[in-house]
Amino acid sequence: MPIKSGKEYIERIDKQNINIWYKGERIEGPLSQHPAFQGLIETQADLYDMQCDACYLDRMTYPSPDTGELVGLSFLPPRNAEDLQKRRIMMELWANRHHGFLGRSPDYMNTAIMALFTAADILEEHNPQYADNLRRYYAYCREHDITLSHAFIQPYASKLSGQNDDVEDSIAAKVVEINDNGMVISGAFMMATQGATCEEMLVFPTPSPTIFNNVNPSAFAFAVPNDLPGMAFICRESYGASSTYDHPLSARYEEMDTLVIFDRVLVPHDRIFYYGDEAYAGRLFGESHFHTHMAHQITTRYIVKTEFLLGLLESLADEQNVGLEPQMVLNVSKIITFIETFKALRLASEQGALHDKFGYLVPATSPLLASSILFPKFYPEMVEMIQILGSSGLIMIPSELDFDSDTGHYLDQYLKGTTSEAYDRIALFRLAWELGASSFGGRQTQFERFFFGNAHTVAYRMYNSYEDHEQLRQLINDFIAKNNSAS
Ligand SMILES: Cc1cc2nc3c(=O)[nH]c(=O)nc-3n(C[C@H](O)[C@H](O)[C@H](O)COP(=O)(O)OP(=O)(O)OC[C@H]3O[C@@H](n4cnc5c(N)ncnc54)[C@H](O)[C@@H]3O)c2cc1C
Repeated sequence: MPIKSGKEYIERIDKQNINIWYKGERIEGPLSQHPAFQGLIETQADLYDMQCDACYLDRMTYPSPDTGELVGLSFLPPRNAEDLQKRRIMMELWANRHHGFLGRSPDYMNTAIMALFTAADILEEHNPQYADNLRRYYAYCREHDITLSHAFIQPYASKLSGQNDDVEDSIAAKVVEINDNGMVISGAFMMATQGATCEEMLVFPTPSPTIFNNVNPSAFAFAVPNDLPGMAFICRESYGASSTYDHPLSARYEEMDTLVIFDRVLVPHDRIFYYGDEAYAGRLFGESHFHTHMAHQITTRYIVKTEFLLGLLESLADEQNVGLEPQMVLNVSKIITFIETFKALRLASEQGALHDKFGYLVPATSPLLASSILFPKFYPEMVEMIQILGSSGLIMIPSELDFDSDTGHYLDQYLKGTTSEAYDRIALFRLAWELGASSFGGRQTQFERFFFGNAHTVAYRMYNSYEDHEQLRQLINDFIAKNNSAS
């Protein structure tokens, strides 16, 4: 079966000969056994197992158009309203399983490659081989259930150099050589979330405006396996942990972020999606409605995560015995309003869906971009509600080992709640701490703020895609003209 099981996922990750560095040392041995990755890999494996589970198959898979075998529904390019609805149900299943904490559950990148595939035709005029490469690569990912990450953003020094230095001196990611076997890439990418726990990486940087002649060497997109010679992954410090009592979130959802180095990496010709003409960077994103398809998945995750936060806030309020205090009712109502807003935006996007020029059904863009503007503002607000309600309880949270120790009876006695046992109460507060006051929680907040671009980029995306600017200006002109003619 082309969909893969959790076991197959782990086997493939462990088999990679990945050049990955953690705290100054190269990681040797299976990644699934390493404490920084173990919890996440088990969580991802569980997601793949869910996709294979007989009771989910009809909602998470569809027959491959090539072989008739079952492939992941997240690869399905929507042609009609039914497809769009199926996609939403599938995305809800994934998100409910991880409660919205995984930015890179498999449906995220599967949606990304699906979206790009829908616009492969535009590459025909650039180079028919590239169009073919993109179509084949999409089919390859679908038929093998490939786990993908992506690297789009470059470090500050690379961006600066791309703007200021000439081609030869620039350290921005660029093609340094083209030969019979492919193109040779050098450069760095600031962030590939789950870079190491995926099989392949989609690389699609914003081309730098370096001075160039006919061919811009910084304009390219490609996908490669993670273990090509010349690739290196440098990890940040891990927030991972093994005890799900002590670290209920990071023991499961710690998605390692990696700095990815390409040091003269040979990208085979059949993995190049475009090269040289920076116009295709914008066109591929724009004409594939990349951000819209992605935001359909993201908004679904937002809803699920916001529901989790609401449940947590209300459980904390019960523990603090303040559930019906006016401030709590205000906060809870506000989060309900967030949930209803995201649901309404998603519904509006589905009901306003239109066919693109290639015949695919694309959700309406503005409601989904609105959600991607709102959530980065709402999320820290919700986290702050949890921090304030949790107060000192977010800090004094003994560990599982403390409960097992000779001092455990003190904890049982003094840390109990009105009706709850201390062990259960602390479990709840540990969850609130992970979200509100831990390194893991801080990273989650930063992720929600930035992963879809900085606030300015996201605002321009909305501004540029909105179609009624002129019409509304005209409305004002007409209104004023009417006033003037009346006076
Ligand atoms: C946890 C996490 C995971 C991520 N995972 C991935 C990943 O897997 N793959 C990937 O490709 N990327 C990933 N990213 C990168 C993410 O896409 C970028 O952080 C985002 O696009 C912003 O880019 P930047 O970090 O370079 O910041 P910049 O764009 O350089 O912005 C820095 C600051 O300057 C401000 N700023 C920028 N322009 C202006 C302006 N014109 N006027 C005023 N202020 C401005 C921004 O708002 C921001 O506050 C991740 C980021 C985070 C935080």
